[in-house]
This record gives sequence, structure tokens and C-alpha cells, in this order.
Amino acid sequence: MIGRLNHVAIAVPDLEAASTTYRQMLGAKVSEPVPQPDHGVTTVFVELPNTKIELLHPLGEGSPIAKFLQRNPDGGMHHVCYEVDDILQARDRLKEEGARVLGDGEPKIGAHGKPVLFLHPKDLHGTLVEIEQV
Ligand SMILES: CC[C@@H](C(=O)O)C(=O)SCCNC(=O)CCNC(=O)[C@H](O)C(C)(C)COP(=O)(O)OP(=O)(O)OC[C@H]1O[C@@H](n2cnc3c(N)ncnc32)[C@H](O)[C@@H]1OP(=O)(O)O
Ligand SMILES: [Co+2]
Repeated sequence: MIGRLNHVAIAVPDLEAASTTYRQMLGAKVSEPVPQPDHGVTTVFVELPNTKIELLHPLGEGSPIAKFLQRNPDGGMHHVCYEVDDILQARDRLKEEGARVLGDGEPKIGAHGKPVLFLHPKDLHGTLVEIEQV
């Protein structure tokens, strides 16, 4: 059911410093920061030949990544995002298989203008998983 790896997300305490590291030290193509108020984060995308890295920083009150950064003050890998063809079909199958779909269970529009959902890390061996319909 899951397809390509769309992105790996890394939560960072300093978005500018992380962007500089990826641009200068690693020589990657790095986007400008984009606030995502519906998701409580600001994103920077790093374009790699085969996938993307999503740098995340909290935005506003009650950001879903705030506690993660408190627990990991230097930052760290936050989630992986897999592509699916049909997000509602994927959601229903994942629920049947015992995965908890986070939030109200309805897809939100993600950073690429496509529907996304998140699955609880405790049901996926300690990894927060995002699925994105492409
Ligand atoms: C920009 C849009 C979009 C895109 O298009 O790409 C995005 O990526 S938005 C990214 C940010 N949004 C989200 O992460 C939404 C989904 N996340 C959540 O709903 C919450 O973050 C969470 C996963 C439910 C965690 O909530 P939180 O309040 O931070 O922690 P808890 O105390 O409830 O955690 C319970 C348990 O899970 C462990 N945990 C938490 N986060 C992670 C993680 N990222 N990876 C692995 N494990 C995680 C946490 O340590 C707790 O474990 P125990 O201590 O053992 O109970
Ligand atoms: Co993401």
C-alpha cells in the first residue's frame, strides 16, 4: 500500500542554523521557511535527488512538535512520510490493522498542497508516520 518515501522530517531548535548546515556544509538545495499555521510548524524543505528532508520548527501556541523539542533540545528525527494513492482507503485499512490515526481522523492539507494524515508512533515501532496522497 505505501509507495515512495516523500520526506523525512527533522525537528530543529534553530531553523536558520539548520538551513545553513544543509546549504553550506552539506551542499543541498534548501527552500525558504514557510509558516504552516494549520499544522503549528514552520517548514524548510531540502531537495535531495531521491526524496526530501523537512526541517520543522514550532509555530504558535500548542505546536505538535513542542514537547518533542523539549525532550530533544538539540533536535532530532521527527517523522517519515510515505506516499499513498488513496488516503481514505489507506486510513481505513490502517485503522482495521490497529493503527491509531491522529487528530480528528480526517486528512488535512499538508505542505505540498496534498492531503495528509498522521499515525501514532506507538503503533509503528516508535516512529511517527505521515501518509500523503500523491
Ligand atoms: C507541514 C505539514 C505536514 C507535512 O505536510 O509534512 C507536517 O509534517 S506537520 C508536522 C507536525 N505535525 C504533527 O506531528 C502532527 C501529528 N503529531 C501529533 O499529533 C503529536 O505530535 C503526537 C505524535 C501525538 C505526540 O504528541 P506529544 O504531545 O508530543 O507527545 P505525547 O506525550 O503524547 O507522546 C506520546 C508518546 O509518543 C512518543 N512520541 C511523541 N512524538 C514522537 C515522535 N515524533 N516520534 C517517536 N515517538 C514520539 C513520546 O515519546 C511518548 O512516548 P512515551 O514517553 O514512551 O509515552
Ligand atoms: Co511532514
